[in-house]
Amino acid sequence: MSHIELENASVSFPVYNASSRSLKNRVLGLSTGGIINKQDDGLLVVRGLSNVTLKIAHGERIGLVGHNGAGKTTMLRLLSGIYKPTEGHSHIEGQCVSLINISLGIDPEATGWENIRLRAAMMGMSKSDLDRQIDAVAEFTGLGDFLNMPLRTYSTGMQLRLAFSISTAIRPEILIMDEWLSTGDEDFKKKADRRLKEIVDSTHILILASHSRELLQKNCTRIVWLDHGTIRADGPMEHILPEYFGS
Ligand SMILES: Nc1ncnc2c1ncn2[C@@H]1O[C@H](COP(=O)(O)OP(=O)(O)OP(=O)(O)O)[C@@H](O)[C@H]1O
Repeated sequence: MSHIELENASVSFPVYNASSRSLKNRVLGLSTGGIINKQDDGLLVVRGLSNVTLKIAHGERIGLVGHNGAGKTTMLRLLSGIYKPTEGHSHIEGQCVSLINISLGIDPEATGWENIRLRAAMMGMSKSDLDRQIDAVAEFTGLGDFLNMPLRTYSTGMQLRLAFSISTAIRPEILIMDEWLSTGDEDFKKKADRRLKEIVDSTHILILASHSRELLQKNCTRIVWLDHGTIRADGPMEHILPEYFGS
C-alpha cells in the first residue's frame, strides 16, 4: 500500500549572496513568499516549508493550494523525494513519478531516441521495461524520422511531445503534478489528455498543485492549503476550496 508521511518537516534554502542589511521585518507581513530568517551567524535562510506534518494514505487525491511562494513546489519536491527535509522526517512508500518541469529537454545534442533513453533512466525505468516500451513511446510522439535528429533541431512543441510521451509511459503508484499537461497541437492534445486521465485514474496517490479551481474540483478530494510554508487548512475539497477561492 502506498503512503506518505511528513513529520515536522522543514525545507530551508541558505542564501549566500544576499545582504541582510536591507531586510525589514515587514517581509513577514507580505502576502508572497516563504519566511526569510537571519541565522545567528548572519546567514540568510529562506524557509520554503516550516514544520509540516502530513499523512497521505493509499487512494487519496490531494490538491495543494496557496499564494505565490507559499511552498507548493517545495512540497511537491519533498513529496517526490527530490528534496529531503532539512529538519524533521519524510517517509515515502510507493514508486513515484513527478510530472513537474517535463518541458525541459535533457540533452540538446542527443537524438530523440537518446533523449527517450536518458529520460527513462532519470525516471528510474529499468532497461527491460524501456526495451519493451520504447517503440510505443516513439510511436506516441508522432515524430517519425525526427527521432534520429538532435533535439536542438526540434520546435518547442516537438520537444514537448517527446518529453510528454516518455514521462507518461509509466503507471506510477504516486503521481505528482503541478499542471494539467495539455501539450502540443490539437491532434496531440486529444491523445495527451486521454493518456493523462488514464494515469490520474490509475495512480494510488495523486498530488496536484494548482491555481485552477476547476482542475482541483475535478481531480481532488482533499485540499491542503499552504500559507508562508505552513499548513493553513487541510480537509475535504468541498469545504476548503470555497474558503480559499471565496464562494
Ligand atoms: N532554490 C531556492 N532558493 C531559495 N529560496 C527558494 C528556493 N526555492 C524556493 N524558495 C523559496 O521558498 C518559498 C516557497 O517557494 P515555492 O516555489 O515552493 O512556492 P510556490 O507555492 O510553488 O509558488 P508559486 O505559486 O509562485 O509557484 C519562496 O519564498 C521561495 O522564495
